[in-house]
Amino acid sequence: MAIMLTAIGLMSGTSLDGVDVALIETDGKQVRAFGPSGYRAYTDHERGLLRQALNEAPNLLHREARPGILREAERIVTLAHAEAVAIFTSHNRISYEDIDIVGFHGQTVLHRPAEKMTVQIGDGPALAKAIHIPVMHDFRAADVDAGGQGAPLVPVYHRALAQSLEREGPIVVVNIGGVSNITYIDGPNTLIACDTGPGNALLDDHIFRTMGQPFDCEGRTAAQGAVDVAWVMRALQHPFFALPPPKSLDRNDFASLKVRDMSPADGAATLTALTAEAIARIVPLLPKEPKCWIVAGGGARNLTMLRMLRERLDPATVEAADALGWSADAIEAQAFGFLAARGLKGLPLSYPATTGVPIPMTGGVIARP
Ligand SMILES: Nc1ncnc2c1ncn2[C@@H]1O[C@H](COP(=O)(O)OP(=O)(O)OP(=O)(O)O)[C@@H](O)[C@H]1O
Ligand SMILES: CC(=O)N[C@H]1[C@@H]2OC[C@@H](O2)[C@@H](O)[C@@H]1O[C@H](C)C(=O)O
Repeated sequence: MAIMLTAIGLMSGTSLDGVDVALIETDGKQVRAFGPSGYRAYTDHERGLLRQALNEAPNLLHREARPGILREAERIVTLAHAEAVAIFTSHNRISYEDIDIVGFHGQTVLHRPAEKMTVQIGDGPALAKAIHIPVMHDFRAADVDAGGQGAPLVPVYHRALAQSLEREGPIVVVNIGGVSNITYIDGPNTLIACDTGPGNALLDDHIFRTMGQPFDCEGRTAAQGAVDVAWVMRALQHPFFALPPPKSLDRNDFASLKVRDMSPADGAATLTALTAEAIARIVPLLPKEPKCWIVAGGGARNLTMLRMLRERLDPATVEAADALGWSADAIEAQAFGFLAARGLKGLPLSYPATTGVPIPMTGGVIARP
């Protein structure tokens, strides 16, 4: 019997909303138990700092450099994660001695795999010292160094979850966060993955600009609007959408797509349709047509998004992850706990068909308190 580890995963995603925390028990291959999950929102001040860091990161010449605002942003990210762990462990009465490893993704501020640049801010050694637990961090660097995309990394976790699912394959798990990514699973030996295009980031920005709200709650605004089909078709002419997997994106790769002259509702409907259509466009690039789709990430709460996906993926089934007993919100944090356990055991985090890395690749850097 492989040694079980108790792992906490920490994820700060492209939406810049906050830190997701989750506990799992795993041997790095299977999940024995799901523990509690939690969330520590960024304050407006912290989020403002992160936005500035995202704007400055494209000027970085070295991935370790932290000039200007990036140093302060990294400090704030590390503190927010330390606080997230402290609140989570005290709220759930968990002692730090009971945790074997923490998987700390950090905050991506730049992702340009072709230039071997992927930068997640967050200080692993400082976090390990603050929480008195070993921390695995810098998960994407080894993959990118070896010529991979460095993302997505959650596919090995999706595969572990799918093992116990009674669904006819091929199965696709689609994560709709700021950016969308898919994992295609067909039996034990086929795992393919990639980013598909925008998730909620463009929609969030549009809703914030036109309505002053952080996101389109349950897709209610989009439900009242009309899709500008010609706009969606034009946007989909971007060469990224025709590329086969593996492929990955930076949060701001599609930031130039604007729906400025549309009403709030029409803009929301159009951007929601773009995300759904971009996800559906991956189907002809996969070996077989998927039979079953599982939707995770915050986008799984957007009912207009789910409807638009169902319309485009029919006759395949489309289910929200929560409906299967998975946690749409905690899945990425769980995944980084799982990846930390795999990293500790030297198991691969990525494969040629998930990130384009030449050979299966382990990763993560360990920092001890
Ligand atoms: N109730 C809701 N209704 C509609 N959309 C929602 C709801 N709750 C969250 N979302 C959407 O989900 C987003 C957050 O998703 P998630 O936490 O999966 O993103 P992330 O992890 O930051 O991103 P990524 O996976 O790209 O790193 C929000 O910005 C919002 O657009
Ligand atoms: C570079 C980076 O941080 N990419 C994120 C982002 O958010 C979603 C998508 O783009 C995915 O590729 C990845 O995150 C998930 C957790 C992953 O690596 O699987």
